[in-house]
Amino acid sequence: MSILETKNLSITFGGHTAVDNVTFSVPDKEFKSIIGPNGAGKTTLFNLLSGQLKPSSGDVYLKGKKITRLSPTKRARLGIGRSFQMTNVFPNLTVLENVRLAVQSKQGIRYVMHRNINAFSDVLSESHELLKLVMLSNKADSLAVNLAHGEKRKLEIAMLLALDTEILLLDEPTAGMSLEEVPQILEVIHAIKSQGTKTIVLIEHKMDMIMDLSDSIMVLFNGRLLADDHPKEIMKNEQVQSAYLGGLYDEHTA
Ligand SMILES: Nc1ncnc2c1ncn2[C@@H]1O[C@H](COP(=O)(O)OP(=O)(O)OP(=O)(O)O)[C@@H](O)[C@H]1O
Repeated sequence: MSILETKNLSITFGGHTAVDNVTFSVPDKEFKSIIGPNGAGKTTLFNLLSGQLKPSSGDVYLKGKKITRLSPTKRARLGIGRSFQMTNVFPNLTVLENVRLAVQSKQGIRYVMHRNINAFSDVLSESHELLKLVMLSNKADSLAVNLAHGEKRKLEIAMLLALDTEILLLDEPTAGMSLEEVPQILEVIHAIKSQGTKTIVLIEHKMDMIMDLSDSIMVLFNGRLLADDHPKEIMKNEQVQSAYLGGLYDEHTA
């Protein structure tokens, strides 16, 4: 069964079609990656899935139900979680406090009627578990503002996981990281995948990085869906090769 789907999804900004008639579906619990050169429309497509943008035409479906016009908050409640950017993180609170707020916000949404005296310690232990999962326990008491770049991305992932949504949209989780930081984040993503409880859609520039992780890879080019297939097929795809190897791929951001 597909959990997330789009049909003929398009958005135009002042004459430029950033996402052009994209139809795809993500089966439940699948790991799908989206690749494509700069400006291909990857982030715009994410914004359409999460509700930050509304399409010019076409629709988005969650478990077969049309959600095209729903707000990001409503979509999060229904199960679509988008990776936090540092703009959503309180810089002068500690790492642990930030994660705790995210855990509490989920509980506020879902369990407001079931408060009990153990709620606080539950929240705290869940927050510690999440920090352990993203390998950030040693920074629990650091202010978020003082984290290194890679550590900030781990905090964002912990906060996304705290919301416990069925679908995780991860926008270039390794962007701007040092070579030493990338394997750690990959390990975190592997760990989340191997729990087998989430559907994951991930945007990535570095094709080699996501070959092993992905059940399928979608290639966007000039807003259009160029291919959507198993990683091995994508590697063999001539159109993809020429898009990537024909000088159109912006190496310096890879
Ligand atoms: N709000 C906006 N207003 C006008 N143009 C926009 C807007 N958002 C995106 N675009 C344009 O849409 C196109 C797709 O941008 P988008 O950021 O989705 O690409 P991307 O594949 O995520 O690129 P990158 O890998 O560089 O992040 C670009 O040409 C961009 O300039």
